[in-house]
Amino acid sequence: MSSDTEAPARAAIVTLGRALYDRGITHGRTGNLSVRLGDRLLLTPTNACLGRLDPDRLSLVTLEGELLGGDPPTKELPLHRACYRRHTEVTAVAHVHSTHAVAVSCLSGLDPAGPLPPLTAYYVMRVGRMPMIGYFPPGDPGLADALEATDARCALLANHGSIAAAASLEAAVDAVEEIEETARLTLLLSGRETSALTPRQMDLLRHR
Ligand SMILES: O=C(CO)COP(=O)(O)O
Ligand SMILES: [Zn+2]
Repeated sequence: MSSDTEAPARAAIVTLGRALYDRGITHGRTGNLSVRLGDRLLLTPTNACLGRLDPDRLSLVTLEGELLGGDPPTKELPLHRACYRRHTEVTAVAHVHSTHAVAVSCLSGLDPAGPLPPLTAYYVMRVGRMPMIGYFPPGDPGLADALEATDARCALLANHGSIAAAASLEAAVDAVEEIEETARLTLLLSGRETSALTPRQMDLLRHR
């Protein structure tokens, strides 16, 4: 893949990583981003702070995960690779530890098929269906296997965070932000009578 697409992808990872970090969507040295460039993946390095990424030190790997350049990749490389294997149309993946999404992911008794209610149109439009994946330690290959077994592009990871795969890095970042906002609304509304969108209202949003 030519540097025509690689340089903008490096810049987008740095800019969106900083935006996520500055707004508290992921903290410390948590979360990771990736972009697929043809037959290679560009990822954030392991133990990197998303707020302070160096474009020249991002990890470039083959689709099989072999390091071609930059620092060693995120330990969630298997999770990112699972997204690209499962969804061939996907070109970017965002994973974050946003506070309210993590809080919801720690609740017991959640519906594994849909741990968050479809409260708003933007949740339905940007996230759509989002199952819950059981707990695995960060970087555990079992997490990637469990994700690959679902056909959803987004997932809530128990006691951990969220992940979204999309057709662009902007869309993947939009999705993890919507997951965070809907988790926040869900917690704000807990204990109150709430109306989520109906199946018919959700159907009407399908092509927006
Ligand atoms: O979010 C993380 C693990 O789940 C952060 O790990 P990395 O620093 O290896 O990307
Ligand atoms: Zn994580």
